[in-house]
Amino acid sequence: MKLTDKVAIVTGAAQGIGLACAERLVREGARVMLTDVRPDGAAAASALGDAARFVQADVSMKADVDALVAATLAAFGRIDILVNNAGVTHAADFLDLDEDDFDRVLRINLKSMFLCSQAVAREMVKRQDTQRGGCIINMSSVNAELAIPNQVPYVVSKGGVNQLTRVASISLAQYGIRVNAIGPGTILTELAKQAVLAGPEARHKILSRTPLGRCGEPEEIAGIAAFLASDDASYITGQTLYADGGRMALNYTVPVKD
Ligand SMILES: NC(=O)C1=CN([C@@H]2O[C@H](COP(=O)(O)OP(=O)(O)OC[C@H]3O[C@@H](n4cnc5c(N)ncnc54)[C@H](OP(=O)(O)O)[C@@H]3O)[C@@H](O)[C@H]2O)C=CC1
Ligand SMILES: C[C@H](O)[C@@H]1OC(=O)[C@H](O)[C@@H]1O
Repeated sequence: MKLTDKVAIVTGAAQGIGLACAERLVREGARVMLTDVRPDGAAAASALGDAARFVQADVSMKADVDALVAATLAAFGRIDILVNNAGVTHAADFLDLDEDDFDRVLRINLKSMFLCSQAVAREMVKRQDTQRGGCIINMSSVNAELAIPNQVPYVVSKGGVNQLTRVASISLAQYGIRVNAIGPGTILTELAKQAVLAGPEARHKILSRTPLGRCGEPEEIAGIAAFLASDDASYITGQTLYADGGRMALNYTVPVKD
């Protein structure tokens, strides 16, 4: 129970990695505000009991972010942890990609993390008690460094997430706010199933570049978020921690056990 008395916001928490993060933070003793553009996050929050609440929000819109922060302070009185997890992808060839689709993915995957980080950090800085400070965790990806031809805005957004993590960590260190990112490989969620696990060939292609020979589970990413949010990570800031089955360390293919 390393997060007793802490309060967290987790975005994109109705399913997938975000829901796993919310569940794990509650298990570690935190109270958690789950938020998602989908209303069905409310059921996820009620399943977690009194330690969890839900607010529907589009975190790419400042007004929604301001309302989310206000609702969290009203419900729990403080914010110690922010997990910027909400994200989408859009598949299109470079020459066919529509400007609006490019803008939408960047708005959701990158601008939302700036908006949420700024709004939450402002509240963290206001607190003058000994508990001052906090922790921001951004959900990046191996695709911050590994480009996929038909995932242009997704890849660009994740490269930006790594730099946002670095610049925010430098800007906020003086207030005791740590900012880190997690870079998952392919994790078994709806987003990955739609984007890269659509068929046996796609799965084979991913696994041929994954030394551990399997995709990851949302709970494996949630464990890293719980670590980065805890005092066990008190001297870590500005880092992107890849959890990818060895993919970023690999520069050749590996035999796939079918
Ligand atoms: N799964 C994977 O293999 C990997 C995922 N990641 C990253 O992890 C994060 C979570 O991914 P994953 O759990 O797989 O995705 P999911 O699609 O399973 O969950 C993401 C959630 O965020 C919601 N969401 C989308 N846009 C917004 C918004 N504007 N405001 C609030 N919520 C929103 C989604 O709603 P809706 O479904 O309606 O869009 C969805 O409920 C993303 O940032 C992704 O880029 C990184 C590496 C690998
Ligand atoms: C959309 C991607 O392909 C998906 O999300 C990631 O970041 C991983 O690379 C998954 O494969």
